[in-house]
Amino acid sequence: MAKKNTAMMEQYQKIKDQYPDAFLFYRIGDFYELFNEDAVKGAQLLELTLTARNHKAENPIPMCGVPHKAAQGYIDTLVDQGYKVAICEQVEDPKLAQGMVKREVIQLVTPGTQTDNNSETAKDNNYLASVVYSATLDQYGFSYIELSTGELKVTLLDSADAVLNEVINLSSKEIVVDDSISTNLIDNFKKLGILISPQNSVDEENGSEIITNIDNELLRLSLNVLLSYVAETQKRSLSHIQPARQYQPNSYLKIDHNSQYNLELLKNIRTGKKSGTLLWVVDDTKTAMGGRKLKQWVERPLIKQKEIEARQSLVETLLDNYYERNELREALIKVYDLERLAGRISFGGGNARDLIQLKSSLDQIPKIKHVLNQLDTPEFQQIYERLDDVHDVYQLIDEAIVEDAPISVKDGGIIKHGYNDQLDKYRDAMQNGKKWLADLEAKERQLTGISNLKIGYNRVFGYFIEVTKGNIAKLDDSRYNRVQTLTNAERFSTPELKAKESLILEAQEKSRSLEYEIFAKIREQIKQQIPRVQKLASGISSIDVLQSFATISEREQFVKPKFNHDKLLKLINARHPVVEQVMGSQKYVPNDVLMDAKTKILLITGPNMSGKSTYMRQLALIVILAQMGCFVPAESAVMPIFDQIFTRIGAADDLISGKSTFMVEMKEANQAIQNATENSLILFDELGRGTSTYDGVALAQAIIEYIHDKVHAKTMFSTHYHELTGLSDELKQLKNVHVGASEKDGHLVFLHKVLDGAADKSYGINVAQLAGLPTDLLARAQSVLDHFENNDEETGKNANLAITPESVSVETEAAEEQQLELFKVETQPAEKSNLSKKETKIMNEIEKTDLMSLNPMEVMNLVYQWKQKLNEK
Ligand SMILES: Nc1ncnc2c1ncn2[C@@H]1O[C@H](COP(=O)(O)OP(=O)(O)OP(=O)(O)O)[C@@H](O)[C@H]1O
Repeated sequence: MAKKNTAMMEQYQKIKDQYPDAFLFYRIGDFYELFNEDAVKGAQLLELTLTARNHKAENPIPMCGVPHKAAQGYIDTLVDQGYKVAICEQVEDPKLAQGMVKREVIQLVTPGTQTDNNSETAKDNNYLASVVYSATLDQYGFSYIELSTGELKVTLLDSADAVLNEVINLSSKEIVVDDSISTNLIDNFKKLGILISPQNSVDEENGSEIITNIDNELLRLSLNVLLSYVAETQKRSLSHIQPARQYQPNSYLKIDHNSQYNLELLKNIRTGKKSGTLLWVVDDTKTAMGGRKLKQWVERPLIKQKEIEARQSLVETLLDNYYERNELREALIKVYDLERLAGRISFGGGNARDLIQLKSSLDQIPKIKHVLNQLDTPEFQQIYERLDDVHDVYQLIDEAIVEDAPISVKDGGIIKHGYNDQLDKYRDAMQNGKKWLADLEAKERQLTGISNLKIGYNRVFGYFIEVTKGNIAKLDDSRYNRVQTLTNAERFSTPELKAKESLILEAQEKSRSLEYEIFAKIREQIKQQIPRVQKLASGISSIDVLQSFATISEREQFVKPKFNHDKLLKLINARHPVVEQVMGSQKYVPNDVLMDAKTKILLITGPNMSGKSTYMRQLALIVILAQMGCFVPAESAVMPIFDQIFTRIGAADDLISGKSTFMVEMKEANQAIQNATENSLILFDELGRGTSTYDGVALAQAIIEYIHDKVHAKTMFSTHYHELTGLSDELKQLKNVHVGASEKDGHLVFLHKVLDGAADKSYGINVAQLAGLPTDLLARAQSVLDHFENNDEETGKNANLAITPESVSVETEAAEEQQLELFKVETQPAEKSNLSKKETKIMNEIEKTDLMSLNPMEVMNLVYQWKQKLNEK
């Protein structure tokens, strides 16, 4: 026994040495076993019991195992946590093996190559990326593959930052690199939690036929590295991989990863989930592949007007044709994940149920085509004509495969009666044999007079006649050969039964293997047609996304935006699609965005919490929606097409470097002003607040001037620095707007309405009051504020920011009065001041009046009333 163990452990070690960075799942009988360090760590991660092999020996070998039937869940758990799993199978029949059973790793499952996804992740893509660098060209060749769908893309990138952006945008969990990649870039990947898989040997044969259309050497190298890794890890047919397609990151609206993160396009910052994101708002797709395509469209909005308008026009037709759209949606619900089915069938792992799913999906295509044909526009006619329903594959499956096929492909019960003559003959033989057995049972009962005599079957003894112990005496011994003795019964065979048995078993065996043969042939035939299925899948997923846009646009009352080349941005009553959803459309206050060709910068002031960031984010989301081809949440929308969006919104730290907020702010500001063009959109939310007031104001002003004079991008800049509002005198392309708020009975009321001009004050202390800070603390803040403001008036703006307790104490009493009035704690009599009661009252009224919300006539009336009051005796 010990010897066998040693031989086995030797074999184990040999294999393990080839996969040092993976958990080796080593197949023994019905289990996958893990040994040594794999076992110790695996037991912990998978919550398995750690045992030991040879536990009596001096150095027992740690071991744990999982049943092979339940292995998938365990493999997924490890891979989801960023580990690799090498699956090592017995590759010969143990019964026939001489010596150790031969074992080989048949697949290396890694985070980027995992394809058995459960339904929760069906709408996610899993991209395995690869990058190589050419020092001569100072360029990167970057490619990625989605193994379950066969999508393969490649591009050239100019900087390490651009590579990081792509990897983050794709949410890749794993990247294949060769030794041209610097440790710096590798470290950055690691910080993002991405698994690095080095691949330094390249076999150009791998997938050479799918990269024939790519002639750039760096691109080919990147693809070769990627495909060599895929070939080495997957060790199975990859015939479904689609020919590589070169893409240009700059043929899309560029949204860098921080902006994508901050704008919550795909993931909610707080929860990391889809809920509360732009994707969440526009996703009413009915198929998993539609869901994945939608995600790609959100990540990559278009920049060519023609392409955007082509999508818009399809959405409009679908929106206008309610019944057809509904029919389409009903058909789409019944379409399974064609892309992943195609992947499974190509991998050679597809079973009969996959084929049935493929068939019932294909069954929907004529219905979908019928609807498209009814949508009588040239665009839909074109789609209708181009959509190949792959009917031959449908027919083949329909003729051959039974509807309720089992999961196993080797146990028969898959092929329909009438499909293959030979198979039908075997099946008849089996059927006859079974009838013969039933007859035999009846005959034997009669002959022996034993009414509970029965004929049974087991794997070891084959068919047998079973008689309970009490009835044994009734048997004529000479006819029966005893084969097995049980506690209560004896089992016998007869030469006649043996002869029939071999006929039945032979027919059964032949039937099974013939069924498998036929099935494999059909699968192979379908495999040849996979590119057509993939093309169909792509068409269907686009239709699904477009119907989702139409459905959402109708439900949420979105309108079709119009594009112009005159840099005119005019959104009337626009809404933030996510905030509106969350708070309910009745409560949301719509706002206009008005920037003509000459307005480059909107300087937004207003109290905290009034809605400045919401207003800015709203614009970014509307731009993205519009350029995806979707309609937008507004009453009307006229807009230019933007080439890039830059944002500095929210307090999110840098995903990679963990730099301080201010550093990140400045880096992002720099990114924007260096790379933005006059066609870009820049959103800066309170830029400069991360440093001292003077520095902050100075930098903010300089950045605004720089954008105004040199960059010319459309820019929204929100700020609490009221000093900046004076810039509109100098900078002709800058316009002040503010988010309105007013005080009512000493309380702050947010209007959430964006109005022309600068805000009159900050209301910071009022917001603090709303947040529930203690009253005496608020009183103190008010007195400090008053001191600042008085100082400003006496000695010029912000002259003395250094405050000492002494310097404020002089003012405290008078200031307290003012604040107490503000917060409605009326304990101090107003007579203490030099003003009369009447005058104080009028003063308070003046203070509370929100000039911005009144028209000139109303102001006149008020002044008239005050004068009247003053003159009253
Ligand atoms: N147009 C709107 N209609 C209704 N509610 C809104 C609107 N805009 C914003 N809000 C509400 O006001 C809250 C604060 O908005 P937001 O964060 O945009 O304010 P802010 O002015 O940027 O604040 P701060 O200056 O403190 O960053 C939002 O969470 C939302 O609930």
